[in-house]
Amino acid sequence: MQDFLNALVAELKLITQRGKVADYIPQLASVDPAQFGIAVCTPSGDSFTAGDATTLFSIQSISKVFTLTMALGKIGDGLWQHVGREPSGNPFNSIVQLEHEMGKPRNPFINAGAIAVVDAIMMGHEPKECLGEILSFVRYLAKDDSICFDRVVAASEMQHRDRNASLAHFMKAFGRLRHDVDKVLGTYFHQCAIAMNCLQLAQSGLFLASDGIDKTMGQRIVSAQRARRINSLMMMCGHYDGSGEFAFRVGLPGKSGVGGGILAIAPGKASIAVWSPGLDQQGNSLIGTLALERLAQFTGWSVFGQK
Ligand SMILES: NC(=O)CC[C@H](N)C(=O)O
Repeated sequence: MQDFLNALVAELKLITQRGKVADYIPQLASVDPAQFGIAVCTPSGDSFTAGDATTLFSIQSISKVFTLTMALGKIGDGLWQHVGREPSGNPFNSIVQLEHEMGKPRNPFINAGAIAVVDAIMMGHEPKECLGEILSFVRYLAKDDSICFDRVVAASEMQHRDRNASLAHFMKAFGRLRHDVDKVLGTYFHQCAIAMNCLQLAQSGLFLASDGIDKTMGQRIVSAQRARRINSLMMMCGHYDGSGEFAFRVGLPGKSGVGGGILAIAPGKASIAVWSPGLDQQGNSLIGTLALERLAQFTGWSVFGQK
């Protein structure tokens, strides 16, 4: 595995078409697109890294996997009254379906859905308390207390919040949000602004790779059924309107973020994180997807069949 990852990093370095770095806030626009990192962690405790695997980046929408897990823990299947579980086939920040579907977001991974999930886990608490809980959960999963929010990224998202604010107000108009819109958005932007590296991220996904148990900690995080369901949502919805393409090419549950990271789960085999900041047209990491495609070919880990 280590030899494969080293060769992969060398190969990917040569590619000049690296996609377009997210530019809706200056903090993301200034990240160097030449970077690439990968970490592969196995349930038995092995971890392999290559490239810029210990460089911090903004996990953005990958955080939606962690808040979904928390929300299911808090309110169980009641969550599905607030958010659906169908792929949207639309961009991550699209508003169109909300009007026809009574303000109920298609799934927890598009922006509207993640905003509804945050509203569901706030349960009357202030953003600060809710954010403390989110950060503790991520630190626990990653086994790393150094993980923090990038406050500059969060503040900048708040400043440029028009699009997400539209989604939130629209849902509120349908009676879908219980809390103050700016408080929900402030919480959502901070969760997206968690800074992590590939190794920390791959560690955090281990429970999804072994039926809800993080074997390296000897802890059950969620039931086997819940882990399976979270993986299915990642497969169907984790890459927005690029989810079909990701399933076709990689064949693993995955969740992307506009910071260029992707968390992918090979059930029973490994939790994998890749990061390269250049994005494709759907806002998913271009080189990161290619790396996962190569890894899936090399290992035969696609859930749809080997080799
Ligand atoms: N796709 C993403 O990573 C989007 C997250 C970003 N914070 C937003 O709300 O627009």
